[in-house]
Amino acid sequence: MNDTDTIHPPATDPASPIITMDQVVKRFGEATVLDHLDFQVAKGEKVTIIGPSGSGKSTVLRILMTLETINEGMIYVGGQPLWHEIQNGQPVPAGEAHLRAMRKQMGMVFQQFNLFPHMTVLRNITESPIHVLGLSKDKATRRARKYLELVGMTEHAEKFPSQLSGGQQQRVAIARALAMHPSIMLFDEPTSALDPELVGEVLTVIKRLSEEHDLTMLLVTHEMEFARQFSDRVCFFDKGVIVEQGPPEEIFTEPKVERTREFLKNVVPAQP
Ligand SMILES: Nc1ncnc2c1ncn2[C@@H]1O[C@H](COP(=O)(O)OP(=O)(O)OP(=O)(O)O)[C@@H](O)[C@H]1O
Repeated sequence: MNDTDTIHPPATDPASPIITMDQVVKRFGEATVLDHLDFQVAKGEKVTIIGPSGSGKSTVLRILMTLETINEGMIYVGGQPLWHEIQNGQPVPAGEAHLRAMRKQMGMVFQQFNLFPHMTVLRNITESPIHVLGLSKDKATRRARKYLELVGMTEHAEKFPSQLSGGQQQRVAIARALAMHPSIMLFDEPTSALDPELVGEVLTVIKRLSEEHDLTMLLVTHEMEFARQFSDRVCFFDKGVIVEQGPPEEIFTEPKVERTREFLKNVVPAQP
């Protein structure tokens, strides 16, 4: 059933999912990119999304970040409808103020870092905490330095993005997202634009975050070995639905569905 007419917000007890996608449909023109997708993520869970090119992986993250709209279905983040507001008990399309408030719960790291080129590293990180969260310059700077330390970039605070390697820029982008204190971090192929020798430093930071912080993390990646180490759950997407999901040891060693096996055969090197 498509649930746009009635609404059943999930209970807000801690055990309920922090993200619920309920029968979500996303179309670009004639193409159906998400096809009645059901997807839930528990608070604190580390979930990796894998799948062939064009299967809708990035679209899921972009919809959660409110960068793309949905055509049908309901999404709840932290128990609140993401794309809808409730009026007279009915869901209606959300206004900009609601979307802005919901967006604050999430931080996103993109393939192409997306740092502001004309700002120093420090200003890249303090900008939103000052202008969106209303922090004082001092407080935002202290917060920025804390996250720069976490990503190992303290000594680069006064540099501009063009003076940094891709791996360093991506670590700054992670610090920038964290400085907004999101409860959910979305990583969209964070290493795929990097030279191979720079991938490790970014994955190390993401791994450390996953181990030391109580964040809910969603990662789209083609780095299967990393997915194996990082994830509580791996979801294999194909043609806009989850074909198979489970703990990494299950998905990578004994996938049950033929399409998952075919995909993994082509992307995971055979074990010696
Ligand atoms: N803004 C857009 N306008 C039109 N089509 C789009 C748009 N964004 C994505 N698509 C199409 O939607 C489909 C899913 O895209 P998406 O980026 O989610 O795939 P993906 O699984 O992340 O792929 P990849 O691994 O190649 O990044 C693709 O066919 C893509 O061409």
